[in-house]
Amino acid sequence: MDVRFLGIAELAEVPPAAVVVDVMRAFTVAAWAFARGAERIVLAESLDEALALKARHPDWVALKDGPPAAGFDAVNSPGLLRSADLRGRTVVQKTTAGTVGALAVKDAPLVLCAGFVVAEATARLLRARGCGSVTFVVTGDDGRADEDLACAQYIARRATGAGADASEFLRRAGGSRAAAELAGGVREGAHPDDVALCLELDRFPFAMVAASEDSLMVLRPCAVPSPTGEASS
Ligand SMILES: O=C(O)[C@H](CS(=O)(=O)O)OP(=O)(O)O
Ligand SMILES: [Mg+2]
Repeated sequence: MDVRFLGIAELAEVPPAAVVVDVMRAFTVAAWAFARGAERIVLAESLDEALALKARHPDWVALKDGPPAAGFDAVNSPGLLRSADLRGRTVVQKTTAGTVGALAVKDAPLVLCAGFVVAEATARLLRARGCGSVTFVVTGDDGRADEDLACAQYIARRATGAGADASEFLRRAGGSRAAAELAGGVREGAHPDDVALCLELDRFPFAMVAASEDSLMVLRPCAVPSPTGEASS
């Protein structure tokens, strides 16, 4: 498997397969939304688009990063979302890095969104699909965010069958600037447990696949065959 790690601005061509990584916090939040029953997540291009979708579909749950804002129902925090009842709901998510990264590769034939909470399922899906070439989109800090790069490198190691001790990758993510900002209260719309929740390795058994549906980029959970051939969720 040929792997590359690129920031959003470095994406010059449509990759055959992309894994968009945002550990803190967009795709940890997305995974929690599915765990709490959300049916799908629409990745919005802008705050205005998120609000327009919400206006058109009042039953949808509009979620953004940063502080709570008028018109939005939730913020980009796993700690705050983990007690929400989202059964059957459509979530509309707009964040600074994660959703932007996913939309930047929307024309790719396969787009997975990932963080540590779905790392193994993501690696297994890449293996199951026989992906020969995978671009990891490191969404934070122009491709330099260490929590995202560490997670991307870990998934790549798992996907290629290389042995990987997760502890060093998790240690790097825990020492990242994003983790310090979240722990220090610099990032708004946060819960004290957010960093710990973002570092829960393989908390969920599903991968997350984004694809175009009716001109929207829609993220859905995807059960992944286990090594014995059984679906894991
Ligand atoms: O919510 C987050 O942690 C960030 C926003 S910021 O870096 O705090 O402004 O968004 P994400 O897209 O999840 O990295
Ligand atoms: Mg991030």
